[in-house]
Amino acid sequence: MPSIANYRGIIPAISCPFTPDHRIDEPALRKLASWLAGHDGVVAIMTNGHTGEVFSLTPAERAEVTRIVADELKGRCPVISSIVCEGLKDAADHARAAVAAGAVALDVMPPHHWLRFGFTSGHALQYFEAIHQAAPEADLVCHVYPAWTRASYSSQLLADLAKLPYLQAFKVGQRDMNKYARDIQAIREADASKAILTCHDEYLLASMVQGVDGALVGFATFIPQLIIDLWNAVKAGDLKKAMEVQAVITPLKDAVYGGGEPTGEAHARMKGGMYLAGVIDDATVRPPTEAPNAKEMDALRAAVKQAGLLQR
Ligand SMILES: N[C@@H](CC=O)C(=O)O
Repeated sequence: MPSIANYRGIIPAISCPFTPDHRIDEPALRKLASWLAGHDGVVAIMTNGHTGEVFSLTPAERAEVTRIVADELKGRCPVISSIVCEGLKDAADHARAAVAAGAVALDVMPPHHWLRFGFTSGHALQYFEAIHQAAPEADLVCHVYPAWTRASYSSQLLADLAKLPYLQAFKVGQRDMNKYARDIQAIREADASKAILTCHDEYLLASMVQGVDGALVGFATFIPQLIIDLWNAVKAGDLKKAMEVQAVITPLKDAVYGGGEPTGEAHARMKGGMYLAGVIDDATVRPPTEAPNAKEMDALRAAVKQAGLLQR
């Protein structure tokens, strides 16, 4: 029995508001979580993603972010926490801490050393199994990295992962459309009940029309309603409407992602956009990530304004 009944829809990877002196801003995080969960079409919230600046948070802070969001949303919206670790024991500790903090599912990012040294399918299967053994009550979500990284999963490995009873969803970000299509097919053939969620923040419409079940993206912490509208249009097969919504999203996407992929600075720009849209009151990011410069803020302001979202 999955720990989350419905993965099909939009799952924002929540941003982590900080105070001006770089502490987790609990009231702001609660407010953001509540606002996101209040959108019809948001089916869960994910903490500790890249958008949540997980790379700047200590293990205790990661659990604290999850505790705050889960406590705020209890009974309203399930919380998934990302796990980004190196070894099996480390991952098991993080998994236990995330579940104790209130996460009911865990998004498993590949360990950093795989990016440097590569990995075998056996390593990956052991890694997922160790996390499952540490937190058997939690569903696992497989976070699929870009095809150009050394942590890219083969279609065969994705099919093997899809057969794991405790793995319920895939957050897929191959950024290679041939591999994306092949991987989706491989997962569907292995177990059609598993949810497939695009995480191509910068290719939302293009990746949504490939037969997926929704989106698990950081971009949805900023513009949840636009992404829900886009998804609803895609689900309804209304390409005209979908293209209209994407036309509003595209300037925002360019201002946030700079015509490229998500990066730490892109997440900082997203906080700048959220500030302009009145979603958060303080756009502080943790060093060494750098805040947007004046030119980037001007571009964000223009993009937020054309979307009709400008509040400041
Ligand atoms: N969606 C990204 C991470 C984001 O900020 C991914 O592809 O992993």
